[in-house]
Amino acid sequence: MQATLPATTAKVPCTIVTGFLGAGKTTLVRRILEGGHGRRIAVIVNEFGDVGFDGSFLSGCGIAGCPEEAVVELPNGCLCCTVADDFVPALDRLLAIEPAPDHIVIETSGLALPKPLVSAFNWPQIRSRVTVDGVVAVVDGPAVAEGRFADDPAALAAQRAADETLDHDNPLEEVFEDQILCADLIVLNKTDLMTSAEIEAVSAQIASELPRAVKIVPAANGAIDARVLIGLGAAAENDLAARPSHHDDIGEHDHDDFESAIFPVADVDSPEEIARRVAAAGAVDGVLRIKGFLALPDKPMRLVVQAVGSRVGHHFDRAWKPGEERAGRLVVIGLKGFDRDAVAGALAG
Ligand SMILES: Nc1nc2c(ncn2[C@@H]2O[C@H](COP(=O)(O)OP(=O)(O)OP(=O)(O)O)[C@@H](O)[C@H]2O)c(=O)[nH]1
Repeated sequence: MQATLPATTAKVPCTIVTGFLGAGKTTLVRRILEGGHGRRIAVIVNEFGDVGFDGSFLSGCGIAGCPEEAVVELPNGCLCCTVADDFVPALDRLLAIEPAPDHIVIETSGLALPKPLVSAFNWPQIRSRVTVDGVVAVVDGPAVAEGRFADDPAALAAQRAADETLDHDNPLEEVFEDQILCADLIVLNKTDLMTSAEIEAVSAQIASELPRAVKIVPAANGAIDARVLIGLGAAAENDLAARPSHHDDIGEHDHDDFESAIFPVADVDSPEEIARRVAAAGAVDGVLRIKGFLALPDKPMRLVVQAVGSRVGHHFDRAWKPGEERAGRLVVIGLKGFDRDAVAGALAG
């Protein structure tokens, strides 16, 4: 028989799932919803861009025990910047569900800095009712193995010291580092695409950057027993000093380094054809992430398309609902100023 988690405390515990664009956060949240832990879970999804992709992918997911109202989507914003307007009302809605959720999972945008959100748990309207059970950072293992977001910090420091006139700050790298520095548990995801030597090397590299002992758990498709992820009991909001951030001195932050745009896509003949076009769009300079839903002529099913860089995945997820607009739309997230014409051209074939 499966052991269930211990009974809840008075404050509802919240797990913050952070991780760079496309690392596998939504996949991991779906795993948590699939259960095996004996808890009623509610979810808040925050997205960069407003296509509503992740919320749509989670709500009505067909998982038993996951009612549609238990997933609240907060598109087009940063949770910690919109605490009063968005986050508090979202918590109100979820905490009012009968029976009340035992646990709330918050999936942050892949460009979000987690620490300001953890700090928001000290707001009086929030602090009395919820606590941060733990910050789980999902890492795209193959991306890090390719050296995309984790330069050697010692080498970087030496470089900066050697030439102060150079601006070595790479916002992408800072976002990635802020996410792992805030974590109570790190999921090294997509290990199915890595050799065991790469898994070992990336784990060692991340461990060397962490300010404190944090477990790094390898996973493929977020397949980790939910009882490992929830119930960490970190009360992270009381522990902010242990979570250094590149943005500690600034007090506030913005998202000017990134932007998103929605591209309508006409019906395509085959998933293979759209995968080819999306891969070309993903290869455009500065493009980080592409995702959305597409329609195929004569097909009742909706095609989910996802790309992380130029690695593209697609599958049919469900039938288009009666009355639902059968329109293909892809959200593209990239560095500010990415070439929208080049992306539109690639998507048009
Ligand atoms: N091969 C492989 N693919 C994965 C794994 N985990 C997720 N993916 C795929 O990677 C893509 C991104 O996964 P998501 O779960 O949407 O990632 P995310 O972090 O929620 O993405 P954003 O919300 O855009 O930041 C999808 O196509 C997933 O199917 C994994 O462990 N292995």
